Amino acid sequence: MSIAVAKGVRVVVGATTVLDHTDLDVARGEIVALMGENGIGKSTLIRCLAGLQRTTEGVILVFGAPPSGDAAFWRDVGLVTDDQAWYPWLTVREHLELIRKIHEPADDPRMEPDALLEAFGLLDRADAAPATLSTGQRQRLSIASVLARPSRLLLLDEPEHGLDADFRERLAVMLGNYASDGGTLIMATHDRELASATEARVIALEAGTRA
Ligand SMILES: Nc1ncnc2c1ncn2[C@@H]1O[C@H](COP(=O)(O)OP(=O)(O)OP(=O)(O)O)[C@@H](O)[C@H]1O
Repeated sequence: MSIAVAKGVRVVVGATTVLDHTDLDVARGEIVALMGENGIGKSTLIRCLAGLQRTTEGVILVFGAPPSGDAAFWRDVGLVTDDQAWYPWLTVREHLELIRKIHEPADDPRMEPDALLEAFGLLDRADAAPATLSTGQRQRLSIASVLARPSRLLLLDEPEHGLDADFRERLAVMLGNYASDGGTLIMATHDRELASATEARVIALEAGTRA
């Protein structure tokens, strides 16, 4: 079954045609890397799949229906972009505990806050406020936060943003595990090594993409 489909998608923003005749069909358990030059429309396609960007023409289907944007949709979908919002009064650990609390019992011990802090190299920043983290540490927390709850589809916009080479290798393993556990992952990325380490199906976006 297709988890995410784009058919004949055209997005016009102002005077710019951002996407044109873009097609995509992603099956359950796939990892897809959307690649291509700056401004080609990778983030826009991710936003379309998340229901955050309206298409001018064409159809987007996620789990067989247009992305609804309601809570039930977001229960199944994890989105990571570079504009994550954090509660200023909660620490790094408390963010993960809050997510865990809502979704307990944990389906998987890897979702527990301590396991995530360890896996994401954030143990020594566990009591810090997210705003005081470095760019890469905040990116780690963003990704840890989507992996702290069950989901069926991850939409990641440049997950490598700010991450050092060692951690990108660890991330590739975690994303691979997500997919081998039955999750589906679509990421916009410039990182060829991440795409190759996750054995992603690479879709090179260009004007009029069919994949
Ligand atoms: N809100 C907006 N208003 C005007 N133009 C926009 C808007 N959002 C995106 N665009 C334009 O759409 C095009 C595609 O942008 P997008 O961010 O999707 O590209 P990208 O492939 O993700 O680029 P990058 O690799 O730089 O992240 C760009 O030309 C951008 O200027």
